[in-house]
Amino acid sequence: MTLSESAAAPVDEVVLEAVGLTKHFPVRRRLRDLFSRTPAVVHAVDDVSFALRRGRVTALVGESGSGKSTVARLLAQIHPRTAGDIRLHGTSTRVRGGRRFRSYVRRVQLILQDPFASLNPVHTVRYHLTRSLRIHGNAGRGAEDLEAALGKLLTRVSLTPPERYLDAFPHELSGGQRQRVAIARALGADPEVLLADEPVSMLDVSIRLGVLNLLQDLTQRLDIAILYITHDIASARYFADETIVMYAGRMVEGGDSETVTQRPAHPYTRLLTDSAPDPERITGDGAGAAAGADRGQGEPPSLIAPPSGCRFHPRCPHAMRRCTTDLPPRLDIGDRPGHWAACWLYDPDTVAADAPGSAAPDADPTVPPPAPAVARDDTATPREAR
Ligand SMILES: Nc1ncnc2c1ncn2[C@@H]1O[C@H](COP(=O)(O)OP(=O)(O)OP(=O)(O)O)[C@@H](O)[C@H]1O
Repeated sequence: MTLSESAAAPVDEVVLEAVGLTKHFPVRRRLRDLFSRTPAVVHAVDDVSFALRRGRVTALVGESGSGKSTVARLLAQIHPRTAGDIRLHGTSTRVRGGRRFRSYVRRVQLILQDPFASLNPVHTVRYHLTRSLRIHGNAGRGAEDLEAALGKLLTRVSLTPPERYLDAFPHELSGGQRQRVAIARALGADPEVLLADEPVSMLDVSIRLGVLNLLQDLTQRLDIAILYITHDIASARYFADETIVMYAGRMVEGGDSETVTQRPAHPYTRLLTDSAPDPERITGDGAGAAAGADRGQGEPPSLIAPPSGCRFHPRCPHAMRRCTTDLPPRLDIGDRPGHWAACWLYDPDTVAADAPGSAAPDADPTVPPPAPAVARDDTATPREAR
């Protein structure tokens, strides 16, 4: 059993990378579609790229249906990808079961939202953890090694003394304790990456913080890279080093968590932050005039026929003609290193050619556009971030 508190590997080293990751799910055809040349697909994830680093938490934030769980399942190699690449320590990986899949899973573990569903109710904590340790070759040589490894796992997730929990069944534990067992089971593989898909959303608000603190502690002590998937952008600020925002299958904004959550640049991120009030937030648009009305409303689009151009344009109060036709690239915002948004508002030429809001669904000339980030730092010029 290793669970090593690694000292040798450099912090910030990229462990796992998504490169142009794309997933289209086929849609069952209806009779009238049979003669169509292009089969219908759900554009669940399109061109998603980011890196998970040792000892760091990256949050993937977005509304329900934005593609977050699909990204996690692609990275866990549960779904085959349609296009793009997954690189583990720089090496392209595609595994479909068998020994190579087991070896991948040993390094990249997925934690699901519902710990009750992921733990078999007829088996004890001891069974679940022993199985994980054995499958991943971390159970040691004999009964004593195994007992020590079990104790270490439970201590690692603060379920102490271990003997109190080892022979308990899942229904005898609270939701938070069950999620800790699920995390301990993932740690039984001694992984380098944890993909945590909404790990606290099914838990009582009062115990969420404890589980998030535990995950944060693991990144620091074990140098694990964590992908934290959530629809709660406020928790990303607290918990993640970096935050990436997804809308309708595409990444729309990214940067360090403090900046993305406190100075959101993309109108969609602003919509998200408005629905998760945070008294400390600096709005970045002067007096915060027309907050709410100026953020965009409506429903996410169909992913079978997603909107052309920027997928957010049908909801965006600042949409310009170009937003309806051209996909915006990642543009540097210029307020903090690494802060970008895929939004034409940050391209001075586009804004000069067409007034923000001119192609908005219910264009309201009284609603001011968001202050472009360049106004916060005159020395910076937006430029393509990739
Ligand atoms: N196996 C599948 N077959 C067809 N479509 C799918 C499949 N899995 C996901 N989708 C679709 O892909 C899109 C993205 O779903 P996904 O679950 O990744 O979003 P999400 O952001 O994780 O949402 P939630 O927070 O509700 O889980 C949705 O439109 C969903 O209906």
